[in-house]
Amino acid sequence: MSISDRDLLPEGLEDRLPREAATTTRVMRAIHGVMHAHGYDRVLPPMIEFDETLAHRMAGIRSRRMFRFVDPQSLRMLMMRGDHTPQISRIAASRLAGAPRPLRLCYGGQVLLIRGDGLDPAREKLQCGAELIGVDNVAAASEIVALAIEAVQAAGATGVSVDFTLPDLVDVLAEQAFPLPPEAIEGVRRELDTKDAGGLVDAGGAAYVPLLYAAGEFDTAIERLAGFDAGGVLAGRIAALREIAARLGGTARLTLDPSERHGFEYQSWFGFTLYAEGVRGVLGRGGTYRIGGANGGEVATGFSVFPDALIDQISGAEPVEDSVFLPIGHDAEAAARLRAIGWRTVAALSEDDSARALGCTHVLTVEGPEPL
Ligand SMILES: N[C@@H](Cc1c[nH]c[nH+]1)C(=O)O
Repeated sequence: MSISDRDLLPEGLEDRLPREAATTTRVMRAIHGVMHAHGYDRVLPPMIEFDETLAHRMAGIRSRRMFRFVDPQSLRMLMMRGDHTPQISRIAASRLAGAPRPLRLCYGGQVLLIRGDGLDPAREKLQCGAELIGVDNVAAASEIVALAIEAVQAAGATGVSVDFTLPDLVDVLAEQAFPLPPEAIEGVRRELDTKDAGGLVDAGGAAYVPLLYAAGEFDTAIERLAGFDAGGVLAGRIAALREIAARLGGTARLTLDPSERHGFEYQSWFGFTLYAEGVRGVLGRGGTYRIGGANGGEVATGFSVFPDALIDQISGAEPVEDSVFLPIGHDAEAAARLRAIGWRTVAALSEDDSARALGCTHVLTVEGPEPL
């Protein structure tokens, strides 16, 4: 192997070589197959858009994480996409504003961030997912979580678990049940994120400490959350989470961490994170949100899967496909017939080409493909 300095890639960016690329193709096809089967239509937004079009689409988007530069042609600020969801929202709010609701759209492609996330140094990621536009109720949330589980299982994930959260929990509680001065809200959120009971008390959020213990296995955690919700402000959300969990009917292990906000930039009452056995980090994430717009916007529910870590996990077992070596002077029609029934062929370009060296498993003879 000879890689010189001139061949290096910037930190956090990498190539996918044939075996992993083959797994990638298979995984994306499986995920898109599931979304397509459930009535989601694929859209293909561009890699780059005007900065202001994306950055303000939903409240909470952290545009500083995204690559931005001035377009030498229009002299306007452009942004590379770091997430498809704001782009799908733009499409739904503009070109597909007149399409019937609920609108089901899906997508798949690369996203790019300036810096990796926590322990994950990757700056470019595959992201695919689905958005259900015009609804953010229990029925929508149940459909989206079930779809996300089915999609990652079709892609090869096993031991899937779903962690539910209530992304706007602190805002809701701070409003009346456990009032916080506006300047304390950020500190309470931060201490809940770090799950530090002492810090939470110091930040003025003593009333919020029980939330740290309402996390874990869904059935017990939701009981604890219900016990905590003395004033009843969370009753609707708790009932909704119970109903979503019941509708999933054992397709995945369920947990609850009501104050988890990591990665939830714009989600509203409902959020979830997907994990799978043996897959490093977060496999997917989703929830309900509000698309901003001139006339108050529109609600939506969706999910995104980041299949790279799953691909890393399963590509080692990617089967080597059979392929038939076609010697110089072979019967071209016979080769075409083989391809038509699913064979893969590799044609010799000179007498020097070797079937074995080119990784072929068969060679075409007058009798048909013969194993090597
Ligand atoms: N796009 C979000 C997940 C999501 C999709 N729809 C709603 N939420 C993310 O990547 O974190």
